[in-house]
Amino acid sequence: MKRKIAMIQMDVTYGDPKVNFARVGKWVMDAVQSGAEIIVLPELWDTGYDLERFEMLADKDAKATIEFLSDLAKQWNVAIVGGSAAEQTVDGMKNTMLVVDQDGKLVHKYSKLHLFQLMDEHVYLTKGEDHADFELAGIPSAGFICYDIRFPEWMRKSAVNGAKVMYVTAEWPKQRIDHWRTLLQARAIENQCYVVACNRVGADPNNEFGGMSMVVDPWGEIVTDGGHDEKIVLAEIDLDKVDEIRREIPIFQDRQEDWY
Ligand SMILES: NC(=O)CCC(=O)C(=O)O
Repeated sequence: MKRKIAMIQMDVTYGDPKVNFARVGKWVMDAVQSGAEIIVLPELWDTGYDLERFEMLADKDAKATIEFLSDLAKQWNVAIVGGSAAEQTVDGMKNTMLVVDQDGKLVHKYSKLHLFQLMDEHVYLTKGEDHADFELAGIPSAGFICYDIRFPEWMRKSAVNGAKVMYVTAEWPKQRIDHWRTLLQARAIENQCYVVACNRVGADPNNEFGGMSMVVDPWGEIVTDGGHDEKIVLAEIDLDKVDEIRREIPIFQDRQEDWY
């Protein structure tokens, strides 16, 4: 089974959801016209890291954002891993991934579990309490948000649950882009799955972001990378490759669960 994926490696206008919604609408149309069946957006594509103004900017229960993504998915008959958006909940502000299928149905909602202190998330945000797993376009999948990739035990859990594709959405700064590449390759190799990772470009008042959105195959090879410019990054994934590699080196059979 093969699928064509587009990662929208976009710049995000700081603290201006209206502008960002309009731009995402246009990017999705362009990605569909390039043949994409699944589209992936970056982290906090609606507001950026404007955390001080989150209470004013964040969407209540992500309702308007879900409706927007769902309408786009239906209009273009495309599945969307909607990066993450600023969500206002009864428990506080959250950084929330939203996934809709090609019929516009919300199939997954996941609020970031590991809050990144270096960018003050622990001051302004509440961590999520969701699992990471879902099925999209017929593929067992899982979704993670940026700093999550530094927690191999969290991603391993999804691999053990059967995920064959791991989506990562990010606002990862340029200064640590080597960590980004290495961690993504490691997560793909150790879990023998595709890693589809979308990072933003551009800058906000505190950081410059590094792009390098990429698809890594289950052997750890980078299938495509987006460099540092704003663009749609296209790739094809082949799920048979996951099964082949899991047969060749059967790590999921060889795990010694009694020991860890
Ligand atoms: N937005 C994030 O979670 C950034 C994570 C990051 O930069 C890191 O080094 O980890």
